[in-house]
Amino acid sequence: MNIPTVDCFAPDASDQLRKACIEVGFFYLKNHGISKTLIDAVYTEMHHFFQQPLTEKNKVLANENMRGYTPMNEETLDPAVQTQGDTKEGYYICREAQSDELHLPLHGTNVFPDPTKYPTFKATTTKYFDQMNSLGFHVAQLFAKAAGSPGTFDHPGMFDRPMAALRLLHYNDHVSDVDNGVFGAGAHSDYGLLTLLSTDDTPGLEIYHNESWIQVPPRSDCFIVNIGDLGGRQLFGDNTLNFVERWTNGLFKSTRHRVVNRVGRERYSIPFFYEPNFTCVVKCLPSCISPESPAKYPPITSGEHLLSKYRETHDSYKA
Ligand SMILES: O=C(O)CCC(=O)C(=O)O
Ligand SMILES: [Fe+2]
Repeated sequence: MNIPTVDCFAPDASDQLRKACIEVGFFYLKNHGISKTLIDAVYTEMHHFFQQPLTEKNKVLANENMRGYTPMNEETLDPAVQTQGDTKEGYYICREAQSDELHLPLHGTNVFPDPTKYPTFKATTTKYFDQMNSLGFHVAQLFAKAAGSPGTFDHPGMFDRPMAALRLLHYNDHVSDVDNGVFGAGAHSDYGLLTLLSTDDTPGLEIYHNESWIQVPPRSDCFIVNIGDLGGRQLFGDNTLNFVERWTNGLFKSTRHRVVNRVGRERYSIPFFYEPNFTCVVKCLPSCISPESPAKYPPITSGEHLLSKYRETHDSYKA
């Protein structure tokens, strides 16, 4: 099975995206316009930061707004199956909240490592975040068009204050043990609308497609994009608790995926999670409802949904 490729700014990009999201729920995004120089600079910052001793990294531990450092094994993406936390550590950088948003959960200011030790960390990651935020909106617009509702996401209250999170991830060299519940990242579907992922050249990502796990080879010229629960339909056997289908009434797939370390090498990756405003009510797009296919799920606010997911999977997130 080949993972489809979507050409980001091609005239028929939304048709390509529609096909990919109906059939696979994952695609490579090419010609996305983010320079390799900038992406490489983010990896350089990550290498530098994660190499530091734990005492240094713990100085910027993730706060209640999920910004900052999350230690090795802190997250367990598939609690029902895993016998230990994911063999990865991370660093969250999110959109800076405006003053009238500070009362909302998950809204706050970012934390950055000591600028005397990491002089370019903030500028580099912020620049990358800003460019990914614009790209995220473009892909969200393609998504709306692909679902038959062009322009819907342009309305005020939808994506003008997006829940957007950049996550720097470092997997250690611990070889996974699938049969005994040890994973780089346990199987999960993403929580929000879409994820734009950059990875280094170490393989590890696998997606659940047609009842088997398929490897997604790294491609340095592309982001790997997938649709989350808010955008699609979660497809995995009996895991009905997590079955959330919202905007497309089940048309698009929210595909389960995991990271399995089969090569015993460290791995770095950078997912960018792009979700609607915290207060945005996510309900089925009119174009995805018909008398024969009425809306299957009640509306939910984007924020409520995200909070419930963080509580399930992060030791440090109990708010
Ligand atoms: O590191 C990867 O390749 C995937 C990470 C992932 O799925 C996630 O953070 O949601
Ligand atoms: Fe994921």
